[in-house]
Amino acid sequence: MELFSYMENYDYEQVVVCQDKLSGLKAIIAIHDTTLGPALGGTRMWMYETEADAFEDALRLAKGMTYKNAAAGLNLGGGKTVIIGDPRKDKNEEMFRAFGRYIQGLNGRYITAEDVGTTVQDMDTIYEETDYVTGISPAFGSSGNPSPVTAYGVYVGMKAAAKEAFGTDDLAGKTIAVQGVGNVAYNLCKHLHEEGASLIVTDINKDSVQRAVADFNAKAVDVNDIYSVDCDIFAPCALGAIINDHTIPQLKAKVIAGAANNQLKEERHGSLIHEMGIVYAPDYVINAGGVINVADELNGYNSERALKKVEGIYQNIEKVFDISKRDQIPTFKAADRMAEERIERMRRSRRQFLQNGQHILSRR
Ligand SMILES: NC(=O)c1ccc[n+]([C@@H]2O[C@H](COP(=O)([O-])OP(=O)(O)OC[C@H]3O[C@@H](n4cnc5c(N)ncnc54)[C@H](O)[C@@H]3O)[C@@H](O)[C@H]2O)c1
Ligand SMILES: CC(C)C[C@H](N)C(=O)O
Repeated sequence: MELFSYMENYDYEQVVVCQDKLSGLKAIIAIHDTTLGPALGGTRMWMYETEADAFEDALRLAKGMTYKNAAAGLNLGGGKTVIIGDPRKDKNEEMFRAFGRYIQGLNGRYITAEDVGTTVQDMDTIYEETDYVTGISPAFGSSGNPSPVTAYGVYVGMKAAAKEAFGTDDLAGKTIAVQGVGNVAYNLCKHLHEEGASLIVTDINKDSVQRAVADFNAKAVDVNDIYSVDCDIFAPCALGAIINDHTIPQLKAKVIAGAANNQLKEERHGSLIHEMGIVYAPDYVINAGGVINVADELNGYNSERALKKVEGIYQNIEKVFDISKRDQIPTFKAADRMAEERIERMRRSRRQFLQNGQHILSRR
């Protein structure tokens, strides 16, 4: 990867590469855009095959956070970290403390939280070194694990997408295929089961599948079969790039609405599903519940206030569908337009000089 040309193409502000031999930390902090405020985005720990894969993931996810935070109406920019390693084997306390010191060194330009492979406990360890971390234990006055709130937001957004496709947002009797039943999707399945939906699930982790089968009477299928099952709604809740040339011809769902980040492998796949008449709830709009929840910590966390904001995902998804129809564009483009327009409006509204921090004449 030609790092500088990639950064220039997609207008990235900063990439910080962190190495700590003692703990084995190898982390990439990508800060995409801080027009709206400090970059807030989670830390992913994953076994990347190559360093280039890790850079690409960090950069793509950071840009996604810029759009997610902007579309959610948050006064936050976008960033993300990836730590290279196996979250089951390679974690240690020193690693997350070293990482916390790197975050502290950015002096508030980047604030972290959980993502795939990291936990509330990891955030608590980071908190030993820096205040610029959210999603730490509620005992510290924090919001804790964001996953159940992300799940609630996906549930609410899925209802808005169902209304668009089926004329009703009632999910009772609908068949929903869920890919990956981890932290977010388990909680999503709970809401869907309680509303009376039938669930088809898959996961590479057999225990997770068994739990969904036992708790929600879900039907289990092989990981490769989830795309082609007969269902009304497909909910991708594992990793990204799963809407692609190989999977699209298999889909029977009328709606795609799930938690995973970066669901479209390429933009053209978003256009393709739009042409096929599939209602796609753009990933970063529907899965913003977690970041809305952790962002509320910046005002002194209030769970009621945060959940109310998360419920706004229903209207936000409706807004995306309205822009899509108004401008005759696929929904993923409509979401980008909504986010970009807000960033641009805010950039312009900051033209006037405002004294921040040290007075300009203070050195006299
Ligand atoms: N946790 C959050 O609050 C949050 C917020 C926004 C977006 N997301 C996104 O939602 C997705 C899920 O997040 P999570 O926190 O639940 O992660 P998780 O690791 O708890 O769950 C992911 C699940 O997917 C499974 N999986 C991985 N590859 C698979 C495959 N090929 N087929 C089937 N299953 C597979 C894993 O075994 C795991 O159970 C991720 O893309 C994450 O970035 C999470
Ligand atoms: C800030 C976090 C809760 C980030 C979350 N992992 C997301 O992708 O939105």
